[in-house]
Amino acid sequence: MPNSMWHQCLEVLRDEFPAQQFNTWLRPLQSDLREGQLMLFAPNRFVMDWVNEKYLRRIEEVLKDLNGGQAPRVQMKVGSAPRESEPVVRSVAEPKPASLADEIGQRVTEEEKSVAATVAGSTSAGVSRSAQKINGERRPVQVEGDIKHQSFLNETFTFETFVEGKSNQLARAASMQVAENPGGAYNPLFLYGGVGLGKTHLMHAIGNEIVRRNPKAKVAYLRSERFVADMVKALQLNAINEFKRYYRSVDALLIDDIQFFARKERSQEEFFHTFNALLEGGQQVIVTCDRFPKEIVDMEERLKSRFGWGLTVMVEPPELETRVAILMKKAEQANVKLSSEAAFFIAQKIRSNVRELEGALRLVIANAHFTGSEITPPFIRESLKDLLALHEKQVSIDNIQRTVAEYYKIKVADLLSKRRTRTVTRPRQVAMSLAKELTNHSLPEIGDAFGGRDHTTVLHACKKIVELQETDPGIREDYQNFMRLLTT
Ligand SMILES: Nc1ncnc2c1ncn2[C@@H]1O[C@H](COP(=O)(O)OP(=O)(O)OP(=O)(O)O)[C@@H](O)[C@H]1O
Repeated sequence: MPNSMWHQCLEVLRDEFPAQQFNTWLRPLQSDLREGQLMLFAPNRFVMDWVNEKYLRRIEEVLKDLNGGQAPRVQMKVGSAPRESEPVVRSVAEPKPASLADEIGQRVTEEEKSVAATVAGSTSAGVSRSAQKINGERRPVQVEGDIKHQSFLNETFTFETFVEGKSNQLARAASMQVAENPGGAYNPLFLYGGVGLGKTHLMHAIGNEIVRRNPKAKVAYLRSERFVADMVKALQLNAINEFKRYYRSVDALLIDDIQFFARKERSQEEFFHTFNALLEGGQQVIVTCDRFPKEIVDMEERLKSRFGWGLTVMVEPPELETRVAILMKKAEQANVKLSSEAAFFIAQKIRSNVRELEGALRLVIANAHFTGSEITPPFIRESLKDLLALHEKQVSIDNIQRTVAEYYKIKVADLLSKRRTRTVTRPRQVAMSLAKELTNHSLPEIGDAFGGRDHTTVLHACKKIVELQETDPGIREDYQNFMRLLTT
């Protein structure tokens, strides 16, 4: 049985199980084939027990099919597969000594220097976004020497203020477990999903809960840009050891939006060592990202594979009922009476993400406050008229599918089917890519709209079409035609 059998098996399972289940339980498994026995390695006992109970039978069936009807022996273990080809991971030792000039000059990329300059300054858009995010935050964790570790927890982001729904149930449960038992079974905890869906909220909720249970706990929260900026500054000030000491001394390290580490090689290396040190010390690491670890581009493989050692959970866009519940909760927090009819009306109109939902509610409340009006559906329509006009102008996935099918003379049903012939796959990829570019839908939503495909398939389609537009004039022309047809 060739070793790639496990990958083929994963491909089959990917189509059978919902993306969240697949990514949480099956994708992190590593395989090792020895003497006809397939050993599956799970990142922790929890995942191993769960897979054993829920998926092992199906895994064995699929492997049997793929192996010409012969059932291989499958065993499970906690750990990671031995990798002959991969260099032995350096332990938590400090990175090899280098002169300061060497460290700054050679290993810190231009990108890192520019992040450092931007975060240190205060005028860029990036900074205003972080400034917005830390609005209302308190509880600085520690200020040490020349390097100010600006680690704040937002007190309002707690489990109590987080509304649970189908879309975030697993992420919330895992976060709760981590808060109750930091450094335990789910280490690291990797939360991922689209913008404004509550990843940061959950991360702070964990931090706040850890501190509530143990007021002496040292919890450091920071956006990844801050880590980059601190590191560059530490190198410039010849204080890298202090930097290392600080980040390795915390009980829980919370790094938000890790995707910004892309191309920041020195930061990745530094984080890798910090990460290992914390994991070995039984300290908790929590990371958020806008995508699944393996899909982060320009990130070292060894770091991506570490992210999968604990538990990786997706936060999905909330469905209608959860959006309504979130609005009711936010209104209650603002001491505003919001009827369920009004909440329902807003939730039906604003579907993209929770941040936008909150923004819409804020606008409605402000208008009601200034005009002294009651919040009714007609009042909401008037208050949100510009925002709604923008949403209505947006192209729908349906529309894209119809236009693409008509253009290529195929059926919409073909686009949604499992057929993989060239005449269907290329138009399907074009349509997915257009849906990503022209609508506000998340990758999982687009995947769902194309016959329940995984979000990674959508991502692959988008990348492929970008690539083809460079190399294939036919596709470039088609794409331009679609943009014209759909947007004018
Ligand atoms: N389930 C929820 N219940 C209550 N509030 C929520 C929920 N989900 C998101 N929010 C609110 O939505 C806003 C945006 O959430 P948050 O900043 O956590 O998103 P994010 O996923 O980290 O986005 P980004 O990737 O852009 O950083 C916050 O004000 C947060 O409180």
